[in-house]
Amino acid sequence: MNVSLVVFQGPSASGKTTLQAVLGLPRIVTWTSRAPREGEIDGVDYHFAERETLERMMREGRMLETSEYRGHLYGTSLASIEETARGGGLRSIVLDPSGARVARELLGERALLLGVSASRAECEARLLARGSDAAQIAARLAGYDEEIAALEGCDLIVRSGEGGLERAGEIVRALRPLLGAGD
Ligand SMILES: Nc1nc2c(ncn2[C@@H]2O[C@H](COP(=O)(O)OP(=O)(O)O)[C@@H](O)[C@H]2O)c(=O)[nH]1
Ligand SMILES: Nc1ncnc2c1ncn2[C@@H]1O[C@H](COP(=O)(O)OP(=O)(O)O)[C@@H](O)[C@H]1O
Repeated sequence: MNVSLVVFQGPSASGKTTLQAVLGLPRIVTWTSRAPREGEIDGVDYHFAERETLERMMREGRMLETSEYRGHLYGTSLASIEETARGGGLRSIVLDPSGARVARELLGERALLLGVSASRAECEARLLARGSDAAQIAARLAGYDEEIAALEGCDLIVRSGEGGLERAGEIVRALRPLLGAGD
């Protein structure tokens, strides 16, 4: 397989970010207009910015793609992609289904679309543990069915169910030698 980008996709709190860390590739840091959660670091988890900043970047042609998700703007900048170019080419990113489609269009089979799935109840419990309030949980889970249906477009779906994090991690780690050098 000659893969240059692994795209993690799945419902909120399914475990995308956790499994991305397990895979351990250089991560493309994307932009968001949402506020940082406790423990999230600007420039590491996301580039956090005002919506106006992101809209200006779009107008100036500095965004590869953008997406509206639950009232906030998210996007991948051309600079974010260049930042990780030093990593030998092979890298990973977390995107919603629309972003994943762009990756597929641009890279074809060099994008490996990796879906992460968990039950609604599991996602809900994790959102609760993450400190989300009832309104935030409802907003995040409103798209659950659609996000599960969108996993259909992935190359591979890994289930990250309760107590199954180690197993899901093993499966993701096992992919590493199959990915090729990328370019
Ligand atoms: N299209 C696109 N989606 C993104 C980007 N960055 C993050 N996302 C997606 O935005 C959604 C919301 O992310 P986030 O606020 O971190 O919430 P979480 O999924 O609940 O952890 C997720 O589906 C991410 O995959 C981006 O640059 N482009
Ligand atoms: N299989 C799992 N079992 C239990 N907890 C998990 C599992 N996968 C992820 N988590 C926890 O759930 C929360 C959400 O995971 P995260 O990777 O941030 O999800 P996402 O990036 O999809 O929103 C985190 O606190 C993480 O530690």
